[in-house]
Amino acid sequence: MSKCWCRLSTAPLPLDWWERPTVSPAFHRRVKKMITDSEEIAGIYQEISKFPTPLKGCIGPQATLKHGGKYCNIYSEWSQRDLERAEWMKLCREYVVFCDENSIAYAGPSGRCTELRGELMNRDSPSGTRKAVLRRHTNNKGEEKQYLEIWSKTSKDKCINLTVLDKHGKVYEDDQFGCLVWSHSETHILYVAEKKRPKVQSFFKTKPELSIEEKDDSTNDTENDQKPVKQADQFLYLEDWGEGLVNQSTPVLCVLDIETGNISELQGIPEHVSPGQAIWAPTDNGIIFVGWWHIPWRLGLKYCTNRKSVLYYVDLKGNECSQISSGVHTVRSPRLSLDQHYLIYLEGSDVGTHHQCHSLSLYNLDKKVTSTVVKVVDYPTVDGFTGIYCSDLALNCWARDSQRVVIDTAQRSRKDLIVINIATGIVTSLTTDSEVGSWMLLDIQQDLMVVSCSSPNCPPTLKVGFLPAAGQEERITWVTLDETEPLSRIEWKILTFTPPPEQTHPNFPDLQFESILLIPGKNKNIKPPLIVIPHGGPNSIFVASWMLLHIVFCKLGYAVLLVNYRGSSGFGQDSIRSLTGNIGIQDVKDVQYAAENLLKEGVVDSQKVLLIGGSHGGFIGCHLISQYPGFYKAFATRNPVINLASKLGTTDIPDHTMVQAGFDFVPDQLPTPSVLTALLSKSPITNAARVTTPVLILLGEKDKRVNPSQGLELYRALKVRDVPVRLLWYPDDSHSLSKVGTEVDVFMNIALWFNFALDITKAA
Ligand SMILES: CSCC[C@H](NC(C)=O)C(=O)N[C@@H](C)C(=O)N[C@@H](CO)C(=O)O
Repeated sequence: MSKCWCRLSTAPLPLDWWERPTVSPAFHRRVKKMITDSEEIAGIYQEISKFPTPLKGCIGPQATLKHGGKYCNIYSEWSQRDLERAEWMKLCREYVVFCDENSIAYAGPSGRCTELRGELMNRDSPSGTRKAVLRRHTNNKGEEKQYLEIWSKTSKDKCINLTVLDKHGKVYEDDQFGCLVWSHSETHILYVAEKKRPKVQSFFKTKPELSIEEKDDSTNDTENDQKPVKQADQFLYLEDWGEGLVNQSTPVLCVLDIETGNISELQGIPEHVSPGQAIWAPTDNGIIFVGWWHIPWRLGLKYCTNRKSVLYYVDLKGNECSQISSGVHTVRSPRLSLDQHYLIYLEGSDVGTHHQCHSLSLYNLDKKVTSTVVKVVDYPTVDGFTGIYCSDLALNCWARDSQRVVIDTAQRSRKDLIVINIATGIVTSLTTDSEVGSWMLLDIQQDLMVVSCSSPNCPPTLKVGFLPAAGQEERITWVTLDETEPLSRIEWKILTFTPPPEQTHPNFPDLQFESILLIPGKNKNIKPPLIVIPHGGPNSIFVASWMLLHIVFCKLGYAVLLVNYRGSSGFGQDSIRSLTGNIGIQDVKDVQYAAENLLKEGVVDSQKVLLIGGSHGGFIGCHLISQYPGFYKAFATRNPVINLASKLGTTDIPDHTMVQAGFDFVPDQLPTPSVLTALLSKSPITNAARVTTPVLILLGEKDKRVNPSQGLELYRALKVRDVPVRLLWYPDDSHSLSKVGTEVDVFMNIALWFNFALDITKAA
């Protein structure tokens, strides 16, 4: 273990708890022991955090060898935590695949992995001969600039300084709006950027006197620099897209002509929408894009696949803009078939809950007709297809026959790969019988797929395989690109629960739910302590994949129970519907039922049950510790929802509060005493006086989703009642608390908090 790491890991101890006069000298001795333990804990964290996560995989063009065999290269990008620098880094790895038309002779790594610096986005041209790169570079004056580069196989052919050109603001690189797309002809590049804003300054700014040389220089300024500055607008409020998208307000579609270097902003886009996720229409005659409604104001977009949005076509001159999708729903991920006759996209018909079961829609570009290929699944048959729950389709997802698409989607507590035939609507799984928990499509080219897969005890790895002919999909064989071993002495399984009769939903009585259990290797004499974790969401899901926090806790000797309570996505739309109006009751009871049932099996220590929950998982956790006093020995919560009434006016998604609490969201409706009373009555804060469990609260100051004042309300309620409580405040982090430095501090503090709690339990 490196010395530097120890500095990072020696998290401050909970002073206000263990300094209390009731704490014995024996306890202080144990605290000393815990400091040593903290180094061991940090070492395990450091070890496990070395496994990177795949971000993208791209299959290069096929080349033919002398004897007729073929090969292609695969380029992949991964993200990894750099604990020394306390930042995320990106690395790339390459592989080579030798194959014939539809089988793989050999596949494996080629060369070493290297760190990628400054690349915000990159995209190969359709022929694979050139690459576009969006780069961030900070010059020696500390000024950050964005460049768009065009690379050939051997050199950088063009570099355009977008910041100096000043045609628009920053280029968007997020998953919501962002794109970097080559035209089919490979002559133009399409991307999304923030609209250029007029310069603003104070009413009383004195202009500097220019020297003769400076005056001469200023004649070279661009036309834009000489535009009048706006004074009254210096402090004008600019709406943004909320949590995780705070610098994004008014996206525009931009087209670069590679030859001339000219950049133009696409005109003709309806005023009431913000464009993104754009692609080139067939023959480059226009652009197809998603437009998100921003009236009457912008509602937060991150973690919200339900926002009202429309698919449009606009011609390049901006003379014609037509609507492709119905316009009453939510749409995402338009993808053009290889023969350019069809467009598929995800469509959600319910704009209430934040995630939902999507349908797959098909637009026939020749006939200009839309149809539904896969419908929303309300209630899946046992072991049957549960519906489509992905937030985005892979950029390339079409088979070469232009009749089938490959999608990765949650299916109960796993993530599977499915193939959909657009003519028949038949859905076939490519992974149902696999032992792997989670699969993700990264790319498909000429039916060769590159996918990433992982399990709760097995770090991510890439595999390649040819999509078999239609109707024979179950014959697929996968070849692994990097060998990865599951971690020793960690087992996992999925547990299915049927709620007891008194807890079934009157309208949806047959719903089940699941949990993923991670359990440290078998030592029959020792029952591990248990950490129960309900997810945030509440309409998201834990899939059986590699998750750092959970695996490290398991390595430390804890069993971990990840609960997909009713209302999680992946189980049919009825499950999602069943939770609206029922939060704080159904979700809370499901989590408790899962925990108690596991205790009955006798595999974990029933006296050492702990609880973690963030966001809505914090809401559930806080209800649990007040409703089941003594059951949980300690609770750790990230940005918890504590008071729905006060949250309504402080979140970027007030609609979420209303809908989950069982009300309609009407933007112009002002809060009424009856609504606020109902919201308060469903909130954990009302039962805070019953809490005795020690609580660790972790808050991100920049959280736009759940304002940190929520966690503060809980802190104050517990502190005044002398309940052990400790609050950590992360000034530079937001809702997900996912900065590398934050994440490690959060983990270490939770681990120490649980150690203290269990030691105290032993002493009592
Ligand atoms: C009142 S916010 C509810 C949680 C939030 N959902 C929305 C619609 O904003 C959300 O998804 N937050 C994530 C950080 C989250 O909760 N992630 C889960 C993992 O899926 C978690 O347990 O952290």
